[in-house]
Formats: sequence, structure tokens, C-alpha cells
Amino acid sequence: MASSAADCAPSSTDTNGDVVIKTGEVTSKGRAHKLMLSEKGLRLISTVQDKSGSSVAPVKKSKSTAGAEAETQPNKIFAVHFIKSSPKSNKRRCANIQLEVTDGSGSDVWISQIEEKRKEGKPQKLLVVINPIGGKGTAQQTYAKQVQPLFALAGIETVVKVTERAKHALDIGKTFDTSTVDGVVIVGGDGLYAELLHALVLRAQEAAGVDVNDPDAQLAPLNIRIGIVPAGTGNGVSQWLNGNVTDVETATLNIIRGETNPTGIFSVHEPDTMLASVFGKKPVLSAEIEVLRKSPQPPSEKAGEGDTADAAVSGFLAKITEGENDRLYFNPFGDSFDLFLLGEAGGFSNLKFIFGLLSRKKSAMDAEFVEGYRNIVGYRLRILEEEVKDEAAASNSNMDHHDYSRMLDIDGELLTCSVPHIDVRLHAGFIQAFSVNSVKD
Ligand SMILES: Nc1ncnc2c1ncn2[C@@H]1O[C@H](COP(=O)(O)OP(=O)(O)OP(=O)(O)O)[C@@H](O)[C@H]1O
Repeated sequence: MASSAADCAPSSTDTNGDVVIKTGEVTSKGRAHKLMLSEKGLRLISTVQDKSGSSVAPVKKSKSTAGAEAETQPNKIFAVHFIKSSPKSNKRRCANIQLEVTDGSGSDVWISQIEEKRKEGKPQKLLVVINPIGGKGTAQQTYAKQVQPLFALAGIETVVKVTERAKHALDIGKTFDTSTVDGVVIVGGDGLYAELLHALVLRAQEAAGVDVNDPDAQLAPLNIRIGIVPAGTGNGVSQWLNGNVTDVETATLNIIRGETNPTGIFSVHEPDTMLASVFGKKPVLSAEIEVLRKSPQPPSEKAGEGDTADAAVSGFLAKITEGENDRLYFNPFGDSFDLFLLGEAGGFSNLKFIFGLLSRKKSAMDAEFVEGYRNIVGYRLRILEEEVKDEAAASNSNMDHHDYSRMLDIDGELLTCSVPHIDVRLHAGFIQAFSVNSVKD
């Protein structure tokens, strides 16, 4: 019978001083290792060295021998799914390793003890919201083939909802009893994520009596963990949260691992109304800007002189960290953000900048027409209605300048302001997102 971690009294500590729960002998691809489960997790330590210092294969069994043993002995083979990091690229990727127990014990004991350890503070039950038409339209198949099997292996129970129409996620977020689950996971793109989050944020504020239309209101916390499995087109949020990759299995394992990091959201307001709460946004308009900085000024105070600029036609914001090797990192975990306004450089230069930014090239930031406001917590845009500078908009016969100047493109979704100014605020660390914080400072 498989024992639990509680049955196994810790008897020693490892070299890092962490309490060891269980050790044993295993082989992987014929090489011998010591397997150690400690308070910090699982470690595989190579035990046999050849003259050159690399591991050798001390155990070789014919297939028939292994088969015969399997009939008479407890199951010895098990697989461990894990995430490995690449120090060079700073990317995280999932991997798995097959281990064979060689010390006479069975794999069941290992599986149950690793599971016991994994479960501490980890999600047991999740709401999964799938957008069947996001991205390539294969989110349901992706979930069935790659996500659900890993959740099942980890013993995670799921409540699955497939969206039936646009904005359905808003209704799910408004009505689903989130106290019955340990987290909400979306299988879709940034749009679905923003919709569900928006509904959950509004609901939490309503319950706490917070006036969401006040840009400077302190939002009530969202007491539910959020995760995202990439199945959209852009998948920017998933990339930022999951160690710079848009890989389905890595995202799924991050959710199973249960690590969460406090992650910021933005709210976008026009006077008296909260238009959206989103992860990032790209306003497309001509405007004056007033930037809000964090302390020493309280967030509601205006920025000092010199922080007001005008004539931006579009902007992009995120907290951007410059790493090694011409790399940029988008950091959703910071307590401030950087706003970049794109001047009138022409479509190609703007596109080149955005492409460089999305490809995370540090050199993209050198473009002369980019005006950066670093370490800010919010801003106000006053839209210059008489100075719409986008020729495409000006030549669009279905839309006059007034309509266009009040239109916001928020992650691909168009919203129209009823008055010509908006407020944008960062709510730093507002949600607990299943994620790895792989951003280099
Ligand atoms: N069943 C559905 N039918 C039609 N539209 C839907 C349905 N489910 C969700 N949507 C809409 O799909 C839109 C986009 O979804 P999602 O973000 O998942 O994918 P995407 O746009 O391809 O990816 P990304 O936002 O990362 O670029 C959302 O605005 C949502 O309202």
C-alpha cells in the first residue's frame, strides 16, 4: 500500500539544509541516480562516475528480464513531468523523464509521496474556460490532448466551460461561484483573459462597495488565482506569465505547480465610467498626456512639469526590463510600468518598432520617434479632437474625426469614449497569476 508523506518521518537534511522526505536509487536511460524528495522538491543526483567524470550506465537489463520482473514485482517505472529553465535564453520549457526504481521499492510509493508534496498549497480544483474559436480554433482539442491529461495525472478536478458566443466569458465571470474552486484557468487568448478578468474584477468591487469609476479608488483584491493556457492568436499574456514561451504544456505545468506571482492589471476610465480592466493596451489617438508617478507623490497627484507631452498617435505600455544579449523582458510583476508613445514616424517605422518590441529586441527602444515614460503608475490622455493625425482614419468615409479620436484600441478591442479624455491606472500586484517570475532585473 502506498504510504503518505505523513507516514514517513523526516530523518535528515540535504546539503542545502532542507528536510529530506525520501531518498532512493533509480536509473534513467540506463544511468544510475539517487532520487531525493525534500521539502523543496525533487532532485535527481547522478551517483556513478566514470574516469572522465561523467555518469556511466551501471545497470543493463534485457527487455525480457525487465518484463519478467514487472509480472512479479511492484511497478518500478514512473515518469516525472517538470519545467526546466535555460539560463541562456531565460526561457522555461516543460520536459519529462522516465525513472526506474532499482532499490527494491515500488514506483507507487514515490508517486504518492511526490503527489502529497506537490499538493501543498497547490490547486485541487479548477474552473477551465475554453474559447473554441480563439487563435486557430483548436482550443478544445488542445485542452483534450495536452492539458486535461496533465491535470488528470496531477489529480486536479476540473469544471469545464466552453464559451458559446462572444462575451460569454463575461457572464461566466459574473455568475460562477469561484469559492468552489482553487483557481480559474482560461484556454484562449488575451481577449478571453481580459474578458473573464474584467468580470471578476467588477464583481469583487461590487461586493466590496468600491466605486470602480473612480480612477484613484483602491480596488478590493481578487481572491482567486488566475492562469492562462495559450490558445489565442497573440498570446502575449501567456508568454509574459509562463517564462517567455507560448507553450501549452509549460503553461499547464505552471498551473499544476501552483506558483503564483502578484501581477498588475490596468484600468481604463473615462470620467465617471470604468471602461475596462485589462492587462495592456494600445491607445490609438492623438492626445496630450499627463503622467502619474508613484511615491513620493500619491498616485492621485499630477506629475511634475515636463511630464506633459502631446501629439502621440499610438502608445504601448508594459514594464520593460532590459536584459543581456539585446533582449527585452516584459514584466507584469512590477509596481510601475513604462509607457512608450509613438510619434509620427510613418507606418513602416512604427511597425518596425512594434515588431522589434514584440521580438524583444533591446535595439527597438533606440528609435527616435519613441518617447518613453519610465516607472509610472498611471496617466491621463486628453484627446485632441481637432488634430486627428491618422490619414487612414481621416480618409475613412464611414467615420468622422470626432468618432475616431474617441476610439480606443485595447488589445484589439475597440471602445469609444463619450468624452475626450481617459485615465489609465496600474493596479500593481492585483491578481495572483499562476506563473513563473523569470524576469531579469
Ligand atoms: N464561442 C464564441 N463565439 C464567438 N466569439 C467568441 C466565442 N468565445 C469567445 N469569443 C470571443 O473571441 C474573442 C477573442 O478571443 P481570444 O482572445 O481567446 O482569441 P484571439 O483573439 O485569437 O487571441 P489574442 O487575444 O491572444 O490575440 C473574444 O472577444 C471573445 O468574446
